[in-house]
Amino acid sequence: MAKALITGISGFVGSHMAEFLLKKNIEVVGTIRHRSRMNHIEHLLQDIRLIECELRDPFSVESLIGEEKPDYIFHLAAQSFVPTSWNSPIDTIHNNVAGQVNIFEAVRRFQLDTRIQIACSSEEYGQVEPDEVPIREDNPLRPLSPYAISKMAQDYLGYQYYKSFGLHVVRTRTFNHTGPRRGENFVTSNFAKQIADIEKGKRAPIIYVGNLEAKRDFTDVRDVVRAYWLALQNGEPGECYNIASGSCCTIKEMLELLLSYSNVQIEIKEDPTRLRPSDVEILLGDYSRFHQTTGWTPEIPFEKTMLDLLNYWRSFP
Ligand SMILES: Nc1nc2c(ncn2[C@@H]2O[C@H](COP(=O)(O)OP(=O)(O)O[C@H]3O[C@H](CO)[C@@H](O)[C@H](O)[C@@H]3O)[C@@H](O)[C@H]2O)c(=O)[nH]1
Repeated sequence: MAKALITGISGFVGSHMAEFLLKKNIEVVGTIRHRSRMNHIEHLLQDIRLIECELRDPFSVESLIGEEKPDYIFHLAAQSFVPTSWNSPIDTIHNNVAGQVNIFEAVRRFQLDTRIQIACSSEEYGQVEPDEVPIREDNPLRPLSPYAISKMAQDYLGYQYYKSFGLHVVRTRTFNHTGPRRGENFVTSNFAKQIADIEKGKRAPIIYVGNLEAKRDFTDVRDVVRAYWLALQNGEPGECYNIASGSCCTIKEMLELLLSYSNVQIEIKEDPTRLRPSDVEILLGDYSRFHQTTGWTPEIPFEKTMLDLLNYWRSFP
């Protein structure tokens, strides 16, 4: 039985990745930190093994990798919320970069042929010119946040460890993704939760928003974890791949879709604290390289993803 290690297994993508791998009969081991919340993986606890590991600590990571010797690593643990990276840039950079270097160093030290997927991001493209969409992998990277810088560093470290040491690293540059269990800070979940709370009478019928003009390319998380699996089956080591839907909408259009699922009358109000020092205007991905290599295409329509997300928040008391 093949063994997969998922870093950040208790997170949004990690929990969906675990579900996907279990269905494929893969043994699943995951890292958590002592203060990780377990609500996303409670239903899986019989079937997975959890190991407490601080990824920033090279010694913990070395003993984890040395003991487990996984066939696959899905490296999903990260500080993934863009605004947090402005409040505390060094924490984001340290967390995201050091954690990954420690994994690479441990795999190298034990001379494992582990296949490693690393979660890079479309945020790396940053400032995109109108004639550059849909964005291909060879587009210049013009990062607009410390988070984007941390992901560029992860991305290029993946390239470098492949070139220098032959590590089997596949770099997935994932565009926005959402679905049930998405953290409530992120825009899709934040709006869906506000609407669900209004429906329950828990708050006044006003939805607070930030920049509604930004355009984003959303893929369902369940399509994304299937892409990560295929990346390690058929992806070229050292290569980077866009994971995207190939279409985008404004945040306003996404909000209108959510509101169309609700019967309550809701006022929209801008909350200035939700605006960012610089916001990426448009992310629209060309995923043809990944499609040609793996045959992957997204399957779940955006309308279903957003309805599932709203129903997820409606399911809480
Ligand atoms: N979070 C949030 N964003 C808002 C809001 N109102 C408008 N927005 C806008 O909605 C867009 C999406 O914001 P997020 O959901 O926070 O995601 P992101 O910054 O695009 O980053 C996500 O996608 C990246 C891939 O492109 C991921 O790498 C990253 O981890 C994250 O999932 C941004 O343009 C943001 O300004 C709000 O109330 N809250």
